[in-house]
Parts: sequence; structure tokens; C-alpha cells
Amino acid sequence: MKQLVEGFIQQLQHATEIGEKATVNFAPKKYSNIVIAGMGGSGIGGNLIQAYVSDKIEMPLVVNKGYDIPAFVGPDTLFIASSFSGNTEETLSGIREALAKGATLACVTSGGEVLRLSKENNFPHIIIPGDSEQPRACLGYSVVEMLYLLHYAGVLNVTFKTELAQTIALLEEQQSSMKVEASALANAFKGKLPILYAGVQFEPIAVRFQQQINENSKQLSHVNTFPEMNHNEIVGWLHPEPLFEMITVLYIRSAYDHERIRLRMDVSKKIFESKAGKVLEVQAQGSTFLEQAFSLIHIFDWVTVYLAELNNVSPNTIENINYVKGELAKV
Ligand SMILES: O=P(O)(O)OC[C@H]1O[C@H](O)[C@H](O)[C@@H](O)[C@@H]1O
Repeated sequence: MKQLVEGFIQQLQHATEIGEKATVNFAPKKYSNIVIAGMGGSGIGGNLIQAYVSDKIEMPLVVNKGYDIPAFVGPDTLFIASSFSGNTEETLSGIREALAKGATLACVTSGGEVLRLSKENNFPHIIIPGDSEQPRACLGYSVVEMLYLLHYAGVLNVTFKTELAQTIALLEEQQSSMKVEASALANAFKGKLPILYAGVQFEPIAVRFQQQINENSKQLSHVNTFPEMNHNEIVGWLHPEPLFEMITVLYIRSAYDHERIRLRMDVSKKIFESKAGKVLEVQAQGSTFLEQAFSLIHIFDWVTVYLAELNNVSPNTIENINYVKGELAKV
């Protein structure tokens, strides 16, 4: 996993090359809505795309993380499936339902049943390398190829390409400072319950961090967003008292946060400081959304690899997921 995190910049470069070279042909069409289907490390890519395009495209985009797809899916839907392995049962179920409803499909995958269905039903695919066997370490591939698919489908303009190039340059610049910051955060999370708070637009980045803490570091973590948490969770900061000392709160801040969100975060911080063991902050670097998102994702990936070392666990294994999949396969 460490090598895969180390290779993240190369992954973004390679993903861009794959996207540029892909031969993807969509029949010209005006879509009414977009659905992205995917689970886990692939599904979170859908949430990132959703946050990224929210001020860029005018139709609704929904991320589907289950077996059934929304009733609105039909011939005017662009349905993008993202599955690293191509064999995730929820994503496959969504593809079959979308095919039955006459949607326009496309997919990002390294192979498996998703690729087979794409060939059989003649819908576009972009193939990503499957040799790492670690879906969550391939987020760069899935996000970049989905951006290209949206572009080839005529719903996203080319500015994402400039932003990707800027992102790669920023990550190169930050390579060593990032590891120092990540190591300090890992130490602050060791033996603690990390509670991650972000502005709503950066929810996917906070959730991705939580998922990586879970899968790589084998540790629990919790996420919430501003302003929503100001309307419920903040009241819960009274019990259970013995837990508070074990909590490290991390504020994930971005220049994209609405000014009222910034104010809410400042005001609320006093409450957490009076209760939690520690309250820390990270500030997203870079000017564009993709720069900010990917530089945070990259530093957080490093945190989870370092935290795995501190927890004395392998970041590669996912025993509990394999157990559940094994039991499901018997039925
Ligand atoms: O990208 P996929 O192959 O569809 O996998 C989606 C998810 O499936 C499994 O649960 C894996 O263990 C996760 O790490 C992965 O993110």
C-alpha cells in the first residue's frame, strides 16, 4: 500500500494519458440526469465528481450505492458504473437495471463482469490497470476516467484537464512536506477516535479519509459536516463523558467553504476544545477544487498508512470485508 500511495502522482499522470487515448464514442444526446454507480473506494469517486461538477453542469447527478437504482432512470439518463474489479455485486445489479430501463451506459473498470457486460451490450468503457488489486488505492484512475467519460459524453468541458495538470504540479511540490504533516496527524490519531469535520462541499474528502482509516489502519472514525452538524450532533457533545478524552477532532478547512460555514466552524470550535482530547486543523492547499481535493486525499492516504504502522496492522488486508463476501457467496 505504501508504494501505491507513493505512486499517486504517477497514477494521476497515467490516468490522464489513458483518458486522452481512450476511444469512447457516445451517440450525440441531451441527457436529463446522470447516475454514477459504485461502492467503497470506487463509489467515493462518484461523490467527488458530484461535488466537483455541482457548479459546472446543469442536470442532477446522483451517486448510487446499492442494488436498486432510482425510478427516474430511463432513456434520458447517463449511467456511469465505476468498479475497479468489475465484480462488485451492487454495481453489477445497478448496471443490469439501467440496461433494462434503456439508459445510456458507460463504465470505468479493470475487467471482470462489468467489462464483459460492456462488450456484450456495446456500451463504452475505459479500462484502468488492475495489477495492484487494491481498489481504494486507484481512486485517481477512477475519478480521472469518469471526468473523461463525462467530457466525451458532452456534459463536461475541458477545463478539468488544466486543473488536473495543476494538481499534479502541486502534489510534486508538496511531496516531502506532506509526509511530515501526515506523520504528525497519524500520531495524533493513534489510540484515539478521529472525528472529522468538514464544510459540506468537502464531505467526500472527509468520508474518503474515514474509509481509509477504516480499511488501511483498521480503526474506527466518524465524519460529519458543517452546517448540518450544527443542527444536531453538536448537542450530543455532553455524553458519554469518558469518551471525550479519546477523541481527536480534525477540522478540514477549505477556501471553498461558505463564509457562514467558516464562521460556524470558528464558533463551534470552542465547544470541542472544551471537551475533546485534541482539536486539530488542516487547510486545503491550491486554488482549484481538484487541487484541493487531491492534495487532501493524498496527505490523508499517507496518514492512514502511517497509522497502520503505528497500529501494527497491514494496510493491505481487509479480513472483515472478505468474511462478509465469503458468507454472501454461500447464499
Ligand atoms: O471497485 P470495486 O472493485 O467495485 O470495489 C469496491 C469495494 O469493494 C470491496 O468491498 C473492497 O474491499 C473495497 O476496498 C472496494 O472499494
